[in-house]
Amino acid sequence: MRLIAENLAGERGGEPVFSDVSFAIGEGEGLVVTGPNGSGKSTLLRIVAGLLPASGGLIRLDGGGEQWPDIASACHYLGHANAMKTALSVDENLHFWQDFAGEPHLSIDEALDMVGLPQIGHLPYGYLSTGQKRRIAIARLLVSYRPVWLLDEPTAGLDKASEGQFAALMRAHLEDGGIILAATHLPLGLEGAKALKMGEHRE
Ligand SMILES: Nc1ncnc2c1ncn2[C@@H]1O[C@H](COP(=O)(O)OP(=O)(O)OP(=O)(O)O)[C@@H](O)[C@H]1O
Repeated sequence: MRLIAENLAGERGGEPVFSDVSFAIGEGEGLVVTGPNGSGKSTLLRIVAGLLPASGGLIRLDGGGEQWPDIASACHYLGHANAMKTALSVDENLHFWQDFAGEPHLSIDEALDMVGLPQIGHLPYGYLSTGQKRRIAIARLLVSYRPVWLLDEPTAGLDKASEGQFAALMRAHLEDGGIILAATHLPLGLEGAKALKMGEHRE
């Protein structure tokens, strides 16, 4: 399976943000996207996830077969927002996402263990700290199996220990044959990942 971009271009509000972005990411590979504020990292990830149309070029998943016919069905998208309901418990939120995404992988309890937050499943999500909320959003990646992880500043708000824990989860996903496309301002601990530098801030 390969995630392939060919001369991809993106725009926001009718203004071009980036153009001529090409890459190919195979199983077990990561691509780390860096660049200044406004250079289009989030726009790129949203286009790859299918949340925004590309203004030029192509993005596709090759070799996903019947199980993963397109990027939308094959990906987990972790954006800046955590996509959780504050009034629902942590368990309820993760059950919702597991039902929604299908392909159950880890149990809710196992996923909470993996992000270092056992025994908080009963709490309303809204009670959690910023870093704990991010860790629950990361647990969402584990409760359903999706081979492609699209991660937008995944470690924002995490402490050092949680950063290390998440780096280990990403490495395990790659060792499992997964694909990771991540935008970041912080080192992610993905040694050996390919790099893509987005351009300068648009005027
Ligand atoms: N909804 C929108 N309408 C118009 N312009 C937008 C919209 N969203 C983003 N932009 C513009 O698109 C450009 C790219 O934004 P984007 O969020 O992709 O950058 P980024 O590289 O992810 O930045 P950061 O490092 O700050 O997260 C910016 O100039 C931004 O102002």
